[in-house]
Amino acid sequence: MVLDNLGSSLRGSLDKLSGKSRVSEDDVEEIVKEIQRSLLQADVDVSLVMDLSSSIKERALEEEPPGGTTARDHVLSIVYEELVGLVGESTEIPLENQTILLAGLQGSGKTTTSAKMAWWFSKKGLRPAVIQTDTFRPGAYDQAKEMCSRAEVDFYGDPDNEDPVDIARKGLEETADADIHIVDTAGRHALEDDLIDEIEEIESVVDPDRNLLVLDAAIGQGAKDQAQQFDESIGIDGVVITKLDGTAKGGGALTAVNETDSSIAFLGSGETVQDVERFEPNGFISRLLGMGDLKQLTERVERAMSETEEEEDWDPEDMMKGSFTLNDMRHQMNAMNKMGPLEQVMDMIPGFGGGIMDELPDDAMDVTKDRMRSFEIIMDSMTDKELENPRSIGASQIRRIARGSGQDEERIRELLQQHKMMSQTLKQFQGMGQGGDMERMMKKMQGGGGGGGGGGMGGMGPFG
Ligand SMILES: Nc1nc2c(ncn2[C@@H]2O[C@H](COP(=O)(O)OP(=O)(O)OP(=O)(O)O)[C@@H](O)[C@H]2O)c(=O)[nH]1
Repeated sequence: MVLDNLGSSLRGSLDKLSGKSRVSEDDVEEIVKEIQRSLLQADVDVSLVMDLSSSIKERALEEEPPGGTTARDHVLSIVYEELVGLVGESTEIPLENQTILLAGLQGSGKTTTSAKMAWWFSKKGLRPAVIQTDTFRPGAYDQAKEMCSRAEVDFYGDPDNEDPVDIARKGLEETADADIHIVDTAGRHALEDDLIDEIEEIESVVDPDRNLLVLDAAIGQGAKDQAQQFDESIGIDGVVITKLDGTAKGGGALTAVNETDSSIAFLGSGETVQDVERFEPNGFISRLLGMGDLKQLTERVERAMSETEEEEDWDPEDMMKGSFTLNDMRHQMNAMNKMGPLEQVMDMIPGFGGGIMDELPDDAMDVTKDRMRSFEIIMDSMTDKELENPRSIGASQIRRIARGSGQDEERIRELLQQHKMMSQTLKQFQGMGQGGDMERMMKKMQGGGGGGGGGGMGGMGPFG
């Protein structure tokens, strides 16, 4: 994740302000140094860093903290606002008919991004189609086709046609039924005239509503030249930053945004079609600073829940009304698995973001995943009656289940204990009205506070 270290190092210096009602110049100096160090390490352009530091310094010393605000929260909110300003607004992408052209160098992640974006649009209820015009890289056609089939979206490409412009033209005709057309183009190792010529020709045939530049997060300041040249040739409306899972950088992309006077549209953070999210400046910076991102989390939870409902014929509303069975717990675990890698999900939970994750031992997530896997194996060895009524499980049943599942008896008791905790937590939510109101549930988990909450989640998920 970009600026991964920023959250934890900043929290360290902000914590020193605890209990103070005013900040001194030295305090601000220290905080600004931390921010500068993190931003420069993440390849953010020096002049951007300097501008940001001076406004933080000025505001922290000159602005009066609103009544009742501690010095720590005051400075934190200034840093937050300034960082949100630094990353800028999200590129406007209306949910309506449109054509999007992807540009970028070889390996930046265009093909992967085209399928990811198509998947994202399809989850918004639109019908996207990917048109693959990359005739330069031999594997591009198969890769795009396979990813689109995994994303369950329309695809057009022609491995026997060597003319990308002709493919683009035919692709638009063949996929005329789609609402969204995403046109993937070829890359080159470096910016070359023939790449620019090709993309200009495609752009004139396709007449896109938006041109997005796809950039590898690790690119650094090389992004500047690329962004300039693509902008001069076709005009860049937004940037997609990919491979955020593999680097602590990403600052180069901010330079590109600055250079083209554009904004960030999407973020890619993995190799599967679901590893994509719309860029939301507030949520992004909240997550960075370890304050969670409720909006993304709510979206993911709702999507995973509705997929689980559909596939498993399960209605979470029943769970909110009646008793919480082991079957419900299993459905909930399946829904959690659908939410994506646990690390990413945890990052979005207020109080679990950045810093706390850094402090967990490296294998903490593996332990949690192993635990969830063993819970599933254990549940497979239970009878329907036991799954519906866990209270009927006594010592002799535990012995039988342990033998059947090849798991320790202790693990089974752990599972029952976890179920009991989740069931108690749920009872609290049942008093809050109808189920499905995720936002309210999340707020409750947040504990109503700004950043530190997080306490309630321990009971809700099989985190241990
Ligand atoms: N870890 C990770 N890998 C990614 C991400 N996006 C793309 N990749 C990988 O990066 C490599 C290059 O991605 P492609 O989508 O093929 O890149 P491209 O820009 O289409 O490349 P050309 O067609 O050659 O121009 C592939 O191995 C992808 O799996 C991401 O967000 N995270």
